[in-house]
Amino acid sequence: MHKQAQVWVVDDDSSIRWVLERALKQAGISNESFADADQLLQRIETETPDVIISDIRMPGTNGLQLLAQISESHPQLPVIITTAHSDLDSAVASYQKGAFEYLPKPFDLDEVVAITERALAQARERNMETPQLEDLPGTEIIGEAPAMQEVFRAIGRLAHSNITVLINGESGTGKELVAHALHKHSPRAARPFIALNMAAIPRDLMESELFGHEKGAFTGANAKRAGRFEQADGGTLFLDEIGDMPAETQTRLLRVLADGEFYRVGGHTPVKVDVRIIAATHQDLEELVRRGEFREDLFHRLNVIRIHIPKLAERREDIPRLMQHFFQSAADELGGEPKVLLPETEEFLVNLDWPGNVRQLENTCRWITVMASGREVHLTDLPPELSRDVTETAERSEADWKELLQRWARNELVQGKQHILDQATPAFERVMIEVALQHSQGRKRDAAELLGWGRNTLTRKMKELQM
Ligand SMILES: Nc1ncnc2c1ncn2[C@@H]1O[C@H](COP(=O)(O)OP(=O)(O)OP(=O)(O)O)[C@@H](O)[C@H]1O
Repeated sequence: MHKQAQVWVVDDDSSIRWVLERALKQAGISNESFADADQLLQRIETETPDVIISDIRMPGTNGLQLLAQISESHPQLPVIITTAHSDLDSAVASYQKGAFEYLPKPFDLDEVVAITERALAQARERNMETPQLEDLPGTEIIGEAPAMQEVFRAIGRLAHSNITVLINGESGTGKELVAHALHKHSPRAARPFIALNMAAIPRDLMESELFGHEKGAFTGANAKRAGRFEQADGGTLFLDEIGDMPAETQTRLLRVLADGEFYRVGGHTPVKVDVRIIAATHQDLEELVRRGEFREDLFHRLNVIRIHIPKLAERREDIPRLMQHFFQSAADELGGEPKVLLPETEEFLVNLDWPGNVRQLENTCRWITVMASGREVHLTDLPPELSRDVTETAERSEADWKELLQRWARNELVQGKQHILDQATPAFERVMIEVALQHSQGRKRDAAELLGWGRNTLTRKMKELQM
């Protein structure tokens, strides 16, 4: 008789175990949960589940170690890895160690159930490949935002392949970083990664840059020179701003991709190479194809797998960590302690538009490291082109709060209330005092000064307001 499928959940967080148990049960999937991996490892000596869902960080054996052991002892058993501390390394490591799927928390329960069902289906078919066990050097790409987690998952999934990838994203979003990570996590990692920006090379030098040239091929070609394709042999060639590639180079590139060989400029013997292409662009290539500016056949060759990198304004939650990271590297490079942002400075920076994306943020952190005098960064320490926005934001927020206050007051009066200042004034003073105290880090004398009161007035007011 066919026994009912069993899912085992491991998580040290009892509330997560609880929601998972309920969600799986509601979906008709019988399950059992464990508070740590060691209990599970003990049980699995005598019994085998159909699927395991495991957290990464747990006391005792962690999720990745568990995954490694299970892959050895039960190579057919799908393991779904979940984690709240999601970074590229854990995503890639999970797939490398053979995880069935990697899910950053907070997860969508419907998604967990759907993935579990897929894993169960696959477990039934028992046709999983034996996972490979290997460790990888870390790549620091910061990204807790959901959209970046998608990017990490894509890198993890592609880790074993040599497939052509097209990366889309505005300038400065980290396309080259992602391309490099794809290379570092590929079977070509030990071979060269060569990056070339189409927008930065003069048109008439592009062919020789890509394919090299023979001695005497053109004026100034005094010696034979290998092009980027030859340099990248066995490895990866990253073609940035592919949308800027001139038509004739597109034609040549297409031929190289089809034949795996090319001629150096002025050369007559074909050169054979084995190169993985990763292309990137900030442009809409489909639109370029429609306008006849990009070859459709080349587009299809490049557009096998597409990774979209969101602009920085779409992942503001990552800004504080990115800035910390850039302050740290600026300090390592330039000496001294890394700068620290005051809360209001951080809030201001998190809410800017960042049209230059991560690169602009990085440059801003370097500028601040060099120019700000103290360790703590005040709003007034920001580069002038950013602080212009400070004044605008201040004006806007003043208009905002006055309008809200008006709305509140009208509403109170409409409801027939009287003496409305008795409620408004203390609320107003309380807000002002709280902000001033936060700003002065709790020092009352400084807070009084910021408010324009004497120290005794502040003490009296705080007593009256029972603060
Ligand atoms: N998520 C990230 N974590 C850490 N550093 C990042 C991240 N994204 C980008 N950077 C850094 O920001 C800078 C710009 O990134 P990168 O050069 O990869 O962008 P790009 O999209 O290729 O830009 P362009 O299209 O203008 O060449 C680099 O110094 C890179 O290291």
